[in-house]
Amino acid sequence: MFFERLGARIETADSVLSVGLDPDPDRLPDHLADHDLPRWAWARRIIDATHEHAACYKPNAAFYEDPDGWRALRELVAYAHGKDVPVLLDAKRADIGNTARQYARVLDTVDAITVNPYLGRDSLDPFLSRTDAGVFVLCRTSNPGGSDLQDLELATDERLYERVARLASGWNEHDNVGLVVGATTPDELERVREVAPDLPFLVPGVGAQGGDAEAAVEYGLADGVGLVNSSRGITFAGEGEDFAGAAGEAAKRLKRRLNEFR
Ligand SMILES: O=c1ccn([C@@H]2O[C@H](COP(=O)(O)O)[C@@H](O)[C@H]2O)c(=O)[nH]1
Repeated sequence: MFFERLGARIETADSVLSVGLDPDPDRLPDHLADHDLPRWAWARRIIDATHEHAACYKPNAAFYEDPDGWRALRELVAYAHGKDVPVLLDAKRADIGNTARQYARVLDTVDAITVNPYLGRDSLDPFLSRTDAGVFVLCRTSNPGGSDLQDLELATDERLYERVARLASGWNEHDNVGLVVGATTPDELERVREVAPDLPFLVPGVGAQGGDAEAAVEYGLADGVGLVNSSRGITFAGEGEDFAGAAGEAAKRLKRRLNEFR
């Protein structure tokens, strides 16, 4: 069960920090350019520097969807697993049956995934039926336009994101469902916790997006289990040769800050 393994990792690392591994090509240190797989060289050094503070690593699929990228992803997953840290692929997937089944095969490689509820329950079945994997359903996202659709009021007097939280709670037959709720809108974060008291959240938006770290911890955890993510704020905390050292320090700082609220 993913959430049992995550709970054990949170205890071992004394951390709810998810370290986002988003190797933006415009920001990778120049000296890695000669490497056969620069993204893997980068991720390996970031993992070396941050693993003792990480409850989880969260690569975003956007940065790996090309042949070298998938090679880099496989390497980094194996390396993270070697350090006993699970990997959550932020892929925001979902589709009609046969396509969703194919997408879900990535769960043979990673431990958990983010999915998009917009196509409805059947589009998520191939993910939800993976009892060993974590499935984080987008609920109230951290971006400025998150309100455009997700805050719409339904005829039932609830917001769309509240309906998603309610539905996702009903999809949790295998105790493998979580919700993605941004730290940039603490009121909505609190509201989602009221609607879905038992689901662990992945809370992105702390760090570069300026989200609320205290609210992320207060509302993000269910029975102590949940993840607060920072990507650029950790991995690009420094530049040049010592980028990894700076990332390690940033991860340690954020872990300690989050622990003040646990
Ligand atoms: O609502 C959401 C859902 C996903 N994300 C992802 O998290 C990281 C955030 O990166 P930062 O550098 O810490 O801002 C990134 O991969 C997003 O795609 C999110 O930000 N908000």
